[in-house]
Amino acid sequence: MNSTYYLGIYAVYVSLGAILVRLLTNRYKRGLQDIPGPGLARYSRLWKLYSVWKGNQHHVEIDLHRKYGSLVRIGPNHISVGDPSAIPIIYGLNKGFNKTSFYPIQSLTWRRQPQMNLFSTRDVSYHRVQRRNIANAYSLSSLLETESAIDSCTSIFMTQMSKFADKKTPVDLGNWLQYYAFDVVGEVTFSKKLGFLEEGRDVDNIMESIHGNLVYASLCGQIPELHNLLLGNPLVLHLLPGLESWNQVLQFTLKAINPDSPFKEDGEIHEDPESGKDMLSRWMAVHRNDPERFSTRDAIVHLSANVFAGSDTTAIALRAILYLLMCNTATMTKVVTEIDTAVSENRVSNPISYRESTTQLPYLGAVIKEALRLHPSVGMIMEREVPEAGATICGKHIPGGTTVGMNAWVVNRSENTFHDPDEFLPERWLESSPEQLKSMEQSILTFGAGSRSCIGKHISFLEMYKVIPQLLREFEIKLHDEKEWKTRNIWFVQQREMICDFVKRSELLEH
Ligand code: HEM
Repeated sequence: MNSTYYLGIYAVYVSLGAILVRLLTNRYKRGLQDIPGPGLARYSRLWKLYSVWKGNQHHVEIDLHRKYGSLVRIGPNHISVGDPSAIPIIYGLNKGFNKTSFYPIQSLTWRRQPQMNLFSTRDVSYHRVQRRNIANAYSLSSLLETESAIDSCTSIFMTQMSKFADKKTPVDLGNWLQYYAFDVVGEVTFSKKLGFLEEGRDVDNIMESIHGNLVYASLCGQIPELHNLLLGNPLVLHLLPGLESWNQVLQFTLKAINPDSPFKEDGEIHEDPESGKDMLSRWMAVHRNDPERFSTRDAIVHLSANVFAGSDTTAIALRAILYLLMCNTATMTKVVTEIDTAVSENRVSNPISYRESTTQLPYLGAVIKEALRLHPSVGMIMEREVPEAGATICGKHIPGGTTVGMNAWVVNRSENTFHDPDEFLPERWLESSPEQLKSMEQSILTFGAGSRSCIGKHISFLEMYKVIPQLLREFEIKLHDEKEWKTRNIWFVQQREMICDFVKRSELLEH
């Protein structure tokens, strides 16, 4: 036996020893050791990585909280919090709980540098300034100025669905709802239809690219340090440029801004878009006012965030509303009757306006709220880092540096707040007492909470309140062969195979 052999054996023992020490340090981490959870999760992040990989993390976390209570240890340094009363502690303004390194990996690169957007940045002051710069464009009053453009998307959508009804062929409604969401984002962002509804397809395969981004984010986000070895590594991207799917979002955005070459050498946009109501025009106006405070790079980054964050999330919500209605025929009948009555009493126009829908169709409003409660688009904990001094959450002191977070799927189904939490009961939003209602409203995490809550939610509400009544007014929609959809949690809980049969209601009335 030579000395190399003994050295090898020694190295193996030392490595095994180091791993063992690491596992035990994880297991008995001070302040977290007595928080219950799955046994393996205390030792290594691999438990969570595997659990996320299975694509069902939202239901896993619901079950864990029902078994263990408000606090569940889902990783050596990760605590999932299930009690809605903790929302203001973790997500409240100026509480010092910053986003974790799960987020920055969801950034595009420009000129080989990662570019943080509103969603991905961990820099609190950059976030504050940028949010202030762009928030006005997302306000309901600004968005309502684009309502006729949204109507034009709805009109193409109805025409396309009529074709399926005429041919009596089943349609993958889930895909079409995403085409709709994409074209609406195109209208409010760039005053452009992106061609999804006209062509009935995934333009430039951008939906597929975003899907790839989400799979990457959900898995790599469990061990974010790996990002520097994977898509965060310029060498990997140089060798395998096809992997750079975040940049397909950037390319898609640049093409939407200007199909030719949008940029000059210095990064300025060639021609200022005509002053309009879309976000591109509004933000270029902000840039002109103060180029130092808001660069064209900033504008591009935020426009790209719309492309990334705006279509999938809304499509998931639209699918949830329609699917839950199709599975609950009594509720469907009630909502269709409400729409028909409003139409026959001339209380709504054609196409229906947002104001009419939100004021004249209260039952529809309850249906939307309930669907968003039961099937929130985001399906993992929204991670935050506990500030250095630590914090008391659900009566327990959690040390600084711990990753905590809440999953909307868990919180929205809290048994203390919602009776029959797994049931689709829109009536709860109409029949509860004012106190119950207030408590329910405060326990919904579908759009996040606090300073990092969803800035784009009014875009989605405009779509929901306009396209759903329009569809139900014109068509009877049923699940083809009563087949269930398939869902997969890849950070967003996407649904697939929502195949439906469409019949024109005007034809049903004739028979
Ligand atoms: C039903 C539709 C939507 C849902 C359920 C949704 C959900 C969310 C949630 C939960 C967050 C917070 C994430 C976190 O804290 O980790 C968020 C943030 C964000 N959302 Fe949405 N979203 C929707 C639609 C949109 C749309 C249409 C846009 C833009 C076109 C958008 C843009 C953003 C941005 C930019 C942020 C980051 C805000 C910040 O950190 O200041 N979202 N969204």
